[in-house]
Amino acid sequence: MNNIEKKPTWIHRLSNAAPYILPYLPPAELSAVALTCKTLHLVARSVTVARSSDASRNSEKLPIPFINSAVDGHPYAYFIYTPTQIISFTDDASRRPWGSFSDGRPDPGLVLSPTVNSVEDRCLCECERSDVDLDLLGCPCSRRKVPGLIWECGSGCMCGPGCRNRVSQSGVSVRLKIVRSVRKGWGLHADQFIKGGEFICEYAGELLTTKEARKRQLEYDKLASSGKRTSALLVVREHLPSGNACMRINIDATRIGNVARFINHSCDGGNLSTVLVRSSGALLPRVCFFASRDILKDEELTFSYGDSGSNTTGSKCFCGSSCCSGIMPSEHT
Ligand SMILES: C[S@@+](CC[C@H](N)C(=O)[O-])C[C@H]1O[C@@H](n2cnc3c(N)ncnc32)[C@H](O)[C@@H]1O
Repeated sequence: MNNIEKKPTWIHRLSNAAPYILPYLPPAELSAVALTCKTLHLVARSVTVARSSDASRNSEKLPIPFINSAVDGHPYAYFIYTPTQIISFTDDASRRPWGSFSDGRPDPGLVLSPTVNSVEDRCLCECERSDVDLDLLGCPCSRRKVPGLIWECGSGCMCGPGCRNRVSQSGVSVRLKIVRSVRKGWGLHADQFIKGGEFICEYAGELLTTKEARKRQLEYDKLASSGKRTSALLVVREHLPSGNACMRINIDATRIGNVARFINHSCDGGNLSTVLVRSSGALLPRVCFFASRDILKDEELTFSYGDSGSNTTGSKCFCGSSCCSGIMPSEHT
């Protein structure tokens, strides 16, 4: 073999580097690159297959595929997956890989680290025992009954991850799929029968300051009015025990989020209930979805985005419920 044959050609170098570079590209750039040569076409196709076969990119226990791209040829929706809420990124998140073997998860240092309670505060329950009712075990966390709020054990407790009072901390455990429809775009659907009361998923995304949330909402409204992009900015208010104070939580799942960003609105309240979950040792509550009734396989999962009375954007609602107001609610950020 002579020297020239031993040296890798530019084609070899390109095919070696492409699997590492192409997952960083957003869809439009990926398709442009795919048109340049056969090698890049093959790599781009495998990135697209990875993206569309599991929106969570192995972050959840079960894959969550995109279905029915036949509606408009979009095989997936592009965003960075985070299984739990994170502090907002300041760098350009659109340049993080998506659909590669490198998982592209946020820097763990940015995930909210729970504060650890003092030893006296720690829950000493035996919640890991499956033979006894949680209330009988005397779990102080599960007995903390606050309307509209669930209290789970957490890092401030002595019990371990097998504890039964950590229902919303195990990630998505039911089979779900993301289905494209003509009028509402992507929507989250059940891919199995789900019993009423079962935990579905957290609403995960970037935790924003109110100032940043207002700024982004203006941007999103502008994009939505030109039909360019849908957004997933959720504002939740927690009434504090004092009764005269309210804490506001802004979660933006538009660019970085989890499957909850695909849940569409229904004027009749849908089949999901939104619950704030606090866990012992964690600084902030998390917003979680539970099935508000039994849900059949293939049914779409929906909840109410709020009251549409004060909407000024005028976007049409296609929830199809008998009490549909015809107009989508708009959050006043
Ligand atoms: C959180 S996203 C839900 C996922 C979205 N359908 C998508 O394709 O990414 C919210 C957006 O979905 C659309 N949407 C949600 N519910 C809808 C409904 N009932 N009727 C029409 N559009 C809806 C609106 O464009 C809204 O801004």
